[in-house]
Amino acid sequence: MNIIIAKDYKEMSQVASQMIEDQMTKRPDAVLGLATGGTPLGTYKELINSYKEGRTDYRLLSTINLDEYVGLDPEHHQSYRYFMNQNLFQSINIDKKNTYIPFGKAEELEQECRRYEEVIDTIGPPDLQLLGIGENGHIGFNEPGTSFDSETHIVNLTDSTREANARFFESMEDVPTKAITMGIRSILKSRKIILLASGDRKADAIYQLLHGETDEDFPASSLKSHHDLTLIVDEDAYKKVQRKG
Ligand SMILES: O=P(O)(O)OC[C@H]1O[C@](O)(CO)[C@@H](O)[C@@H]1O
Repeated sequence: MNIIIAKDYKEMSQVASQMIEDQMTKRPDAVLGLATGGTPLGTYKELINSYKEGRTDYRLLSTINLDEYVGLDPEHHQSYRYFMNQNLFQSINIDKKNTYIPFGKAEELEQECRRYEEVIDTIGPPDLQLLGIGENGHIGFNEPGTSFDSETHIVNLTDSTREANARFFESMEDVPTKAITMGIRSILKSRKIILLASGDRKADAIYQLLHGETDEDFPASSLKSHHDLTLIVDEDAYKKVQRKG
């Protein structure tokens, strides 16, 4: 595992975006695994800037996102499809048909999960997968207790995850109770994984990732078995590790 400690959120975002640019330089038709949430937003801003400055070209790129809420259609402002369009895709020259996100309004959800796993196996696996981490160690929407053998599946969101995401919705009742997510095994198929963490809120999770057991109760610990994992954390997210050694 490589660990990069960035001064702050901005530097974390710049380092991550540079690694993505390096990947695209090596392989312009790369497949990127992308994440939503607040953490990668700065990285997406850096990627948009590099596109505007002519340093990146996304025409041949494909992207595969980790997850989507069940029941929200792609135009819903809190859907992850909408999030990705607003925060990245509409500002770069990517071909939208090469951007993959689970369809949260699918009538047959189990079938949608199987279709998505096939996408991962045929379009992907990602050359580089970007991940955030939940305060309870979730990755994608894989909550504590998820099997490390899981592939794309439907999850019941925990109250803590719904509460953490309620800030994006008008009220807690509007936060969906289910999501479709790539499983742990699906995520581990990626050739390279970058996990981002910023801020005090993530300090306990980063400490547990580095010093805790590998255990299904802490989904991010599954990443420790991956052969090419880089953590990019800012000083606030890393401070418990530094304090306790
Ligand atoms: O980046 P944030 O907003 O702290 O979220 C952390 C994680 O939680 C999720 O938003 C899901 O709740 C993930 O997509 C993300 O990686």
